[in-house]
Amino acid sequence: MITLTGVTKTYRSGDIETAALKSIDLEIAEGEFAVILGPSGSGKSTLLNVISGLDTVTSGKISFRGKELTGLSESGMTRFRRQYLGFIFQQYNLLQNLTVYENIQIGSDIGTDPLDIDELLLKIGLEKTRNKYPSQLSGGEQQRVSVARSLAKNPAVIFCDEPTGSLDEANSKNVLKLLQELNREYRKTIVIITHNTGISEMSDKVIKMNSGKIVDITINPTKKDAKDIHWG
Ligand SMILES: Nc1ncnc2c1ncn2[C@@H]1O[C@H](COP(=O)(O)OP(=O)(O)OP(=O)(O)O)[C@@H](O)[C@H]1O
Repeated sequence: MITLTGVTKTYRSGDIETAALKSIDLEIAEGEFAVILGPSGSGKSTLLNVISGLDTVTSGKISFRGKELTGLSESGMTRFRRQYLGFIFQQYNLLQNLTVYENIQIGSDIGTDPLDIDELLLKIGLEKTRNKYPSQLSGGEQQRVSVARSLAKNPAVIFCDEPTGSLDEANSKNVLKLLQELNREYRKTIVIITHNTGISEMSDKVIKMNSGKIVDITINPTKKDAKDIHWG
């Protein structure tokens, strides 16, 4: 579904060059649950940024469902992102003066084939909070709302950058369970960037990065349910 061939990214500021990605080859399959692990500075966020067109590559090619993305104009890339990609970050980024329902509605408004918001509220188990404001919810609940918001426009792929970074184990597992259900029931492709090795146990593919390179890719023969993963 997503194919990277010889992708490099070098940041330049003045005389200083940082090779953040060094000739990356990678395939993410349709419907796959993939996790990208690696120490701080290994290039995980840069990889996510170039795949999603938030940043450009220095060289190499990225294609999505056979169509080359590298080379698209900025507006072409924005259209691609809007149509196919959802994002979840460590910060929930909810709008504080909008209700839960309205926050999710922002996501569905930008989609061409959005999902039903009431159905999504049921799915995330927060139907009773539809008229509450983010400050009236726990961190875990807010993150589930941000998952629903990113899903509302019905994207093919959901990218998550440390989605459980601000949460305790119980709340993290609730968010991960939700992502697992979206993967299983809606066939969404999920790519999670994390430091948390426990998340590998529920993934199809575990991609390890170090110093701008992919150093290991493991395919899991069996996957655990989110609630059963080891929490270090
Ligand atoms: N905008 C930028 N300008 C210059 N260098 C950058 C920029 N963004 C990232 N880098 C450098 O590129 C390398 C990879 O950074 P990146 O943020 O992708 O790592 P990461 O694995 O996501 O780290 P973390 O887990 O801490 O978020 C690092 O050496 C970083 O300092």
